[in-house]
Amino acid sequence: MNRTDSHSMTRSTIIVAGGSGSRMKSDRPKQFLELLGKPVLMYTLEAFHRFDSSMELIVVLPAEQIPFWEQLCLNHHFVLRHQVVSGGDTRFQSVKNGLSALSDSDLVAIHDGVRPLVSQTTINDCFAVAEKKGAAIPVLSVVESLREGTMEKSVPVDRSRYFSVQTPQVFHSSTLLKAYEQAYDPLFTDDASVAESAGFRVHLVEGNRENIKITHPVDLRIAEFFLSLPGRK
Ligand SMILES: Nc1ccn([C@@H]2O[C@H](COP(=O)(O)OP(=O)(O)OP(=O)(O)O)[C@@H](O)[C@H]2O)c(=O)n1
Ligand SMILES: C[C@](O)(CO)[C@H](O)COP(=O)(O)O
Repeated sequence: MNRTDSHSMTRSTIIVAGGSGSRMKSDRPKQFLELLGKPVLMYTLEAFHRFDSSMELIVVLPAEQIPFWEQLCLNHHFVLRHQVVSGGDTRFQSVKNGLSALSDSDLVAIHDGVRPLVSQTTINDCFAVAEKKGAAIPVLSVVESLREGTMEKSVPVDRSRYFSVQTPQVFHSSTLLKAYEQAYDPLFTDDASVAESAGFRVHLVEGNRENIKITHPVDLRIAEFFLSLPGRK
């Protein structure tokens, strides 16, 4: 599906894959692990290329892993055009490094390299709402009961007041560039929190449930299940 028809603004996507994947406990960072024989990060790049084949793609990687990624691309005959940038010690710094390579496009999406199952609808909706309103992020309602506190002492909370947050998070580029001029704060867990701290409003759109962030070993099996469904790979 190529959804390039109804937009007027130019678009870029920064895929952050500069993390070490400590919770996965694998030999290589999780973005390079294979799902049905192909590295996670390649699925993620393909999802954005499928959405808009003319869009600029910037991939942020741990500096020491860049030669490994280049070799993976050769081994897998992966020729999809993208620019590679070195990451930083935090996701915040990796996004900042990605933004420094941005061309003068109007809209920029930031997406986790370890969310290969993002749907075309989610990408489209985030770009469309950001184009109209300035910033958009995908969220889901919480399906489990929630408690607040510690293992020793906790209280139930009203889950209808909460959303879980996904990527891509899409912004007018000028907004996000301005927001990322701020000093790092450990409370910045995503790009929306950075933008809001700089005074910008962020709009919510419905995400897709399969758009999991591959974090623990079981997530690889879940992702392979979805990728093995007819029409997915
Ligand atoms: N310094 C960092 C840290 C994270 N990320 C990226 O941000 C996304 C979400 O982060 P997370 O899932 O926490 O990845 P890791 O930091 O690699 O994992 P962990 O927290 O288990 O170490 C991932 O695509 C990850 O590669 C990044 O680009 N640069
Ligand atoms: C950006 C993110 O994926 C939105 O849910 C999330 O905040 C990343 O968190 P992490 O601390 O890097 O796991």
